[in-house]
Amino acid sequence: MIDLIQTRRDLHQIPELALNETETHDYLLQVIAQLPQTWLTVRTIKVLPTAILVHITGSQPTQTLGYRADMDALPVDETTELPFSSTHAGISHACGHDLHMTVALGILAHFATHQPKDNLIFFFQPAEESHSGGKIAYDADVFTGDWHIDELYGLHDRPNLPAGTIATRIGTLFAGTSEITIDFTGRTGHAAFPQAANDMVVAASAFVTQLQSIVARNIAPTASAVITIGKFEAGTIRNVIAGAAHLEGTLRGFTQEDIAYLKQRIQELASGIAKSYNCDVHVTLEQGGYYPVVNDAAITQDFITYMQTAPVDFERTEPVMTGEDFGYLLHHIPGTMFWLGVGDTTELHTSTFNPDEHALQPAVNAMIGYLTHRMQKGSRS
Ligand SMILES: CC(=O)N[C@@H](CCC[C@H](N)C(=O)O)C(=O)O
Repeated sequence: MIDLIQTRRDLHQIPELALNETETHDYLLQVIAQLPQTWLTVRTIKVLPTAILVHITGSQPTQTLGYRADMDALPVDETTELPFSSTHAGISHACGHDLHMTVALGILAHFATHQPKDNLIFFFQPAEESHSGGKIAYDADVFTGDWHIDELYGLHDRPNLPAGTIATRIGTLFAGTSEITIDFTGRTGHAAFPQAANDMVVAASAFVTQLQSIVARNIAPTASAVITIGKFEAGTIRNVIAGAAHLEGTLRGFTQEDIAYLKQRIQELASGIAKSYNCDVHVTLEQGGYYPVVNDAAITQDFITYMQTAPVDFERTEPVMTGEDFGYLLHHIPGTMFWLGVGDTTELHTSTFNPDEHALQPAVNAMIGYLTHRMQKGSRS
């Protein structure tokens, strides 16, 4: 058994950005090394050096169940003032992946001491917030041969859902996303002589404002989409007109068709802005992006039925516009993603995000119970 709260706090103190999760990787390996190794095989992979895979060999295996936990943090400067706050300046676990890893370790620790009937694979996955670590691993054929997974599970923590409550739905849970970057090039000049310059603060601001009309006027009101520009950089000083602007954002929709249409309209608006403001506008659209998270109908129905009778609080939920590269994995491997309530705190991705640790033990217990039930039930039923 591991001390869930201490483990979560240790991980919370060492947040690292996507693909740089080296300290986290070493910490996880050290915790895993302290578990009984009888049925365990630990594997690292070249394509994703900070990832860790753990295989637990079942006693009478007829299938392999997978559990994934993401490892990366965000460039958000934590302001919780918790005694175990981030020790890495400007980076924090503002999305709660420290909890995700801790729950995975809790489940892993149980099955390392109680041999499961079927095989289990734990995937500690780097790069969920960007760079799609799940896709990198899947496309590199990591889940083949002995590492093939028949069904896959994973959670995301959710503020404003009571701590320890589990929530999910059949079908689409999270949106598909795509990152966008837009660079504007005009002409710098003196603040007093705008006629001799070409101000990219004005052009980029007009573009950001017009972007919102895409969601309002090009996507059906009965569907949903989001375009958010989270980063807007321009200029150097108050009295110099900015000759360039750089925007970074993300777009979201529930279907690949809506996402493709958002991309097309963004390109069209950018061409319009380039003409009206007589500047150069370069749009970079992420190819592929994150797939919507779509929960398998049969597996998720069984998950819901189990959770409704298990000693855990369960709620059905509606889809939301968060993204998750678990969507790519679920596109290839059937399974279920679910929310874990972490109580009354500020939203995900905020500097004051402070999830309730009372969520940890119920999540571990629920998943140990569910995976055991799934093994008794047999494959694909
Ligand atoms: C759960 C969560 O917050 N996930 C992130 C995933 C980011 C997806 C991608 N890099 C993008 O921003 O388009 C989210 O922001 O929803």
